[in-house]
Amino acid sequence: MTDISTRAGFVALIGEPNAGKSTLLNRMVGAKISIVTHKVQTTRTRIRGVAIEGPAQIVFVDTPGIFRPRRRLDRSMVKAAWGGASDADVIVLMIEAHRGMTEGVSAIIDRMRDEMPQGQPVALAINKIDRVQAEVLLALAEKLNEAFPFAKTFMISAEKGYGVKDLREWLAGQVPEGPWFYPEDQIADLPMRMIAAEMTREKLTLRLHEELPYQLTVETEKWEDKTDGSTRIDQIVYVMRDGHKGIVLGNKGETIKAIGSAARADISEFPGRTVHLFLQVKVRPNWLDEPERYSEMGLDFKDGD
Ligand SMILES: Nc1nc2c(ncn2[C@@H]2O[C@H](COP(=O)(O)OP(=O)(O)OP(=O)(O)O)[C@@H](O)[C@H]2O)c(=O)[nH]1
Repeated sequence: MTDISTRAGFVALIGEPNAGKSTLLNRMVGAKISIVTHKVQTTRTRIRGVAIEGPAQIVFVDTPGIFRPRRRLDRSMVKAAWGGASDADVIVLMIEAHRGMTEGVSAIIDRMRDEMPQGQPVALAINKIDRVQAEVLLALAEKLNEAFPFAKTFMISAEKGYGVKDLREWLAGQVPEGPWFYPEDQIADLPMRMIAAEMTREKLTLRLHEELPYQLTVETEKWEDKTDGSTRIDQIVYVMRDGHKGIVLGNKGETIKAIGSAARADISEFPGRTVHLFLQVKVRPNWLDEPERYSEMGLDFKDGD
């Protein structure tokens, strides 16, 4: 028994598209769990990874890039992003050093001031400091801190790893005392499952973004390393409506087949084994609005948890 009490909580990373959220997450959790992409607006609110720092378990909620809504669809994504942020115990606003206080950043700050009455601590993470001079950085930090009462400011480079440890340690101290959400052995194989789900989702998005933008989610149900050196992976593609199912399947199942083989090719690079990927499409309405925070994490809570 140890008398150090454990801590656990949710941290929402918010920021404009391309701020570097995925890159930071990859560093924080020590494994490549979400696909860093140059394409914008590919992420949605969900659990991206779990970091352990001393007695603390930090569960990162990644959010879609928060940006000014242009189309109706974008608005629902923004809503989802704020949903994730307001549920979190701690918020980290990530901005790009070389872009500074953009219109988008000001808009996020305005909304944080107006719409987040819970009073969670908000940290400012100025990212990509490798791209600017120190004086520029200090002036920017000052300006942002005048605009919003940040609990703390971090100057980081997610890509190079500068300042990331400090941020993680600070977060560990901010999350509330309490039992861990995930047993340690479940975290170990989490990244691979998540990478695999993310890869399939990416293929789906690439292929179907016009018909079904942001309306699907992928979970890895089963991951079985077989003794013959191959790996069987079962994933479920969740869609929101019955009608969407047909779109994902395609005529005679050819769409899902094409997506499956593209995803399989990417996924097999990771374990370095032959991968057999099985995709199933299911309808799960309203996953965007599900009230329970745990249900859409793509993580399994075993019976009794
Ligand atoms: N120079 C520099 N580039 C960085 C740094 N961190 C991230 N990047 C780059 O910025 C780009 C965007 O990074 P992502 O991590 O995909 O950004 P994101 O915020 O997750 O983007 P969305 O998923 O679109 O919201 C990538 O090309 C990264 O390599 C950094 O510290 N320095």
